[in-house]
Amino acid sequence: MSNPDPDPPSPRGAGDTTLAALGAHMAPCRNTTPEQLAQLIDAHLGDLRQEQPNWTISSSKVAGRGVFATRDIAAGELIFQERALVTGPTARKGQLSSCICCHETLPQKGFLCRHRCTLPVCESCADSEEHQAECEHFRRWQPMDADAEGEQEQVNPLSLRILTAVRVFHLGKEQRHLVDAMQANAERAYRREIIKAAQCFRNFPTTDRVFMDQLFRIVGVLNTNAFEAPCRTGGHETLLRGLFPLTAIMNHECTPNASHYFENGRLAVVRAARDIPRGGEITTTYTKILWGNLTRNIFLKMTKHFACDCARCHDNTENGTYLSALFCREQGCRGLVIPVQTRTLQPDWRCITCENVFPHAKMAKYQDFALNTINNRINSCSVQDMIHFINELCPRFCPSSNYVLIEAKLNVIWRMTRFDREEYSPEEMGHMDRYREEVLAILHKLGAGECTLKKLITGEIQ
Ligand SMILES: C[S@@+](CC[C@H](N)C(=O)[O-])C[C@H]1O[C@@H](n2cnc3c(N)ncnc32)[C@H](O)[C@@H]1O
Repeated sequence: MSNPDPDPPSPRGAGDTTLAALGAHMAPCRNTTPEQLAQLIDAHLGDLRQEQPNWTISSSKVAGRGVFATRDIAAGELIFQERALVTGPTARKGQLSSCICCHETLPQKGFLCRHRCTLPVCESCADSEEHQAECEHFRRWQPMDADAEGEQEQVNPLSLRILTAVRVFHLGKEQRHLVDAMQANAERAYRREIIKAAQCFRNFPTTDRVFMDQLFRIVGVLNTNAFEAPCRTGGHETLLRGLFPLTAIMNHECTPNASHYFENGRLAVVRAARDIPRGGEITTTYTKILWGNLTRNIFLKMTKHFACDCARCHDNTENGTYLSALFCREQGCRGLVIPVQTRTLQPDWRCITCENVFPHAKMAKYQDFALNTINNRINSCSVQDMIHFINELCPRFCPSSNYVLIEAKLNVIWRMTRFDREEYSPEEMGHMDRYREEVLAILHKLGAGECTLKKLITGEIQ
């Protein structure tokens, strides 16, 4: 393999960490069997490996490989815990102001690495071993923004996004094999992501085919498998992009039988949400559990490239929750309108009261209106104003069962219990309790069991 770095500075860490040498670790094991994958996962789990795991990895009828129960598992039981194989910044708007190593909030000025790699890193992490190898790679690629100073200094989300992939190049041999054994959806958008990142550097090794192929695959693995894991540091919360291979092997179900959550962005905890019989596939959800059928399916199609075929996706009432329902547009009728066909992204909609049918384009406009109106309020209103808006104004244009309104109620619960620690009146507390009961009733109807959302809103997990 050709060396993308003709004159690399000698690495400060252990061993040869040039990308060429690191690339040699990338074993061609893309058709890994479930057994080989299980062995790699076993090594990755380290001290978190259980003596007699209640799970195993096998071929799945749903898709590729999946995780299965080796014995009956009771609701609430721990299935496994795993540490992240690699983490990095999500590089999303609103997530750019924390250190890429310790995740502490950075100062307003002078937050880019003093070694001029252009990554946002705090004073103490700039010289850490953790940051060293990536710092050298970024500098070798010669970031365009390296000379910016003072007011000009800003985080570049495009180059920041590629950092997690760069960190994969620095993993050990077995860990690299594990990454290579994971599914990578080949999406054109991922190539665009790499091209945009490459344009942030003067010397990105774009002519090195082997390196570029590996990078494309790693970016595919990350986009197919990585989670956004919340991490709390010094009173603020950052979302990390984390690769948790075993958690990622679980296939998706819209109301899954397992729940996962993260502890400080680095540890995934997976528990049974419902009883799982021996031999049953253990599933998780890739979407928000309270999104309506259509929203979940658009999201899955766009981000994970598949159409879900689970029982919930075949039921246009969604177990009687009517999460997608909108108001009927027929004069004098205030009935609920729901999609007629399931598993299509452009269904007709029918009123369950007057039975009038509406084209998708028309109903999609009303859904977008509700979404935008409610989201604008969420982003700009106090908790008190939000409660007034939900109780008095929303019922005029949005059925109380619609997922957007449910999300607004969740937002109020969130802010009142986690973020805005001010005093609330008994009346406001009463509204929040009512919203919480409503959400719990929907989760119950969906058969969500001991899901993460239930645990979060009842304070069982923080
Ligand atoms: C994180 S991977 C899951 C593990 C994967 N089955 C494997 O063998 O590595 C996510 C990919 O699995 C597939 N997948 C997961 N759940 C699915 C489902 N319910 N229906 C169809 N495909 C699914 C899709 O291709 C999706 O992009």
